[in-house]
Amino acid sequence: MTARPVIQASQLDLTFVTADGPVHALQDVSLDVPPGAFVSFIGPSGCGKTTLLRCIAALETPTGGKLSVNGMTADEARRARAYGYVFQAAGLYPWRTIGRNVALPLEIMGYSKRDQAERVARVLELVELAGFEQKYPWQLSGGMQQRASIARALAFDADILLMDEPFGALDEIVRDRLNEELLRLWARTQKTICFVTHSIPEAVYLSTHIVVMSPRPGRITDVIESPLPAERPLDIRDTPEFIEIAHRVREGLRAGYEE
Ligand SMILES: Nc1ncnc2c1ncn2[C@@H]1O[C@H](COP(=O)(O)OP(=O)(O)OP(=O)(O)O)[C@@H](O)[C@H]1O
Repeated sequence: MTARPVIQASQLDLTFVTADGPVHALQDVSLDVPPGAFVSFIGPSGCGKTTLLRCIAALETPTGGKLSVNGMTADEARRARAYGYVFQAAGLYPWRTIGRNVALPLEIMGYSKRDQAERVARVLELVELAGFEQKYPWQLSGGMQQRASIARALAFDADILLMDEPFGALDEIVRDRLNEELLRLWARTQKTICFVTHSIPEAVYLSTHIVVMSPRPGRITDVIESPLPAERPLDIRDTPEFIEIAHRVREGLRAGYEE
């Protein structure tokens, strides 16, 4: 028996109403995300990746179709704190220490000081930032700031992590290291991760499932289940299996353009 999908989208459609007329951002998007999957969304700029993630997070409301998150509506899931969200920019408050930034959602949710301290210590350890609790964001590198923002999304221990191009602004070496760390974190926590990226190697390296999207209106052109093993050293990127999946992603992206 296959486990019940954590996220289930069926024929989602979303049209934004703007002053310049309607913008058809998503069309007929159907997808099942199984528990514990690492799903990447890849596609050209403006194809609706962020919009789809924002629908899952109940930050946008689809104009058609059905969406369930943890068996609830997206809105119920948001209120039940079913997910943590990591944005493109780290978005840390400069006047708060790293520890206080990570504690912020816990503070808002009314956790006791003791619970806050325990959780902050645990998630900072998970993202390899133990010892940086008292530092301010400006004292950390860009990669470390992004790790702190991942820690903040992990603070209340949601089963789902939604990540919108979290490493897009980082240089390649730092990005490689964070990719490795994210895989380790995913293996340790067994969370379900939805990850938006522009990078084919990043999508192939990280994912159990790669969702290829077409230009506007955003549709799913291919869902590739990765045959790569869970244990992935960075040099797996040089193997024929990896190159073959990357090739299929590229073909899917190209097909989307040519339709
Ligand atoms: N609030 C909004 N109002 C009107 N149009 C919007 C809104 N949000 C997004 N769009 C439009 O919807 C389309 C999809 O945008 P979205 O940000 O989801 O794309 P994306 O694939 O994430 O792009 P990128 O890779 O550049 O971040 C774009 O044409 C965008 O201009």
